[in-house]
Amino acid sequence: MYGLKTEWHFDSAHFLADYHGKCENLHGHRWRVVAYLRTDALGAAGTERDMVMDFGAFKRAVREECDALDHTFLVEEGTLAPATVAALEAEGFSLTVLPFRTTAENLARHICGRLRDRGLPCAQVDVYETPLNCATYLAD
Ligand SMILES: Nc1nc2c(c(=O)[nH]1)N=C([C@H](O)[C@H](O)COP(=O)(O)OP(=O)(O)OP(=O)(O)O)CN2
Ligand SMILES: [Zn+2]
Repeated sequence: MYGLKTEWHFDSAHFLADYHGKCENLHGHRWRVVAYLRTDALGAAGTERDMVMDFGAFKRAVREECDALDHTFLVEEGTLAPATVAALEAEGFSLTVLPFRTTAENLARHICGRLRDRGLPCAQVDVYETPLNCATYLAD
């Protein structure tokens, strides 16, 4: 088994609906994202011969997925009134409405799924909400 690992980050705002404590309030994080690929077989020919995949292509894919979330307000669908969403958008704020609670666990699963949708053999994504607190998603 071979593996590759790369990381990037994004800075975004969020709040946790139904959370009883400070995280129910709007706040921000620099989410650090570490993505892992796993494969039994290395590339057979061409640029990626004897590679899991080209580091450059891997790095770009992870950065693109992080950049899609960067400097946006991550909102769990249905947790803000439509009028609030409309007002924020009318002010020019960038919102990313997601069909899940914006926990580090769910963000890790979301990013792993996005990488797999691109055809990358993503096996694991770690999302750090703070330098010391990390959630991990392990693909089946
Ligand atoms: N398992 C999880 N627990 C929590 C998550 C999460 O995604 N997964 N998220 C939060 C909140 O987003 C919160 O912002 C983080 O809380 P906390 O760790 O308390 O934040 P700080 O590190 O800033 O706390 P200090 O101890 O005040 O520095 C909560 N839990
Ligand atoms: Zn938070």
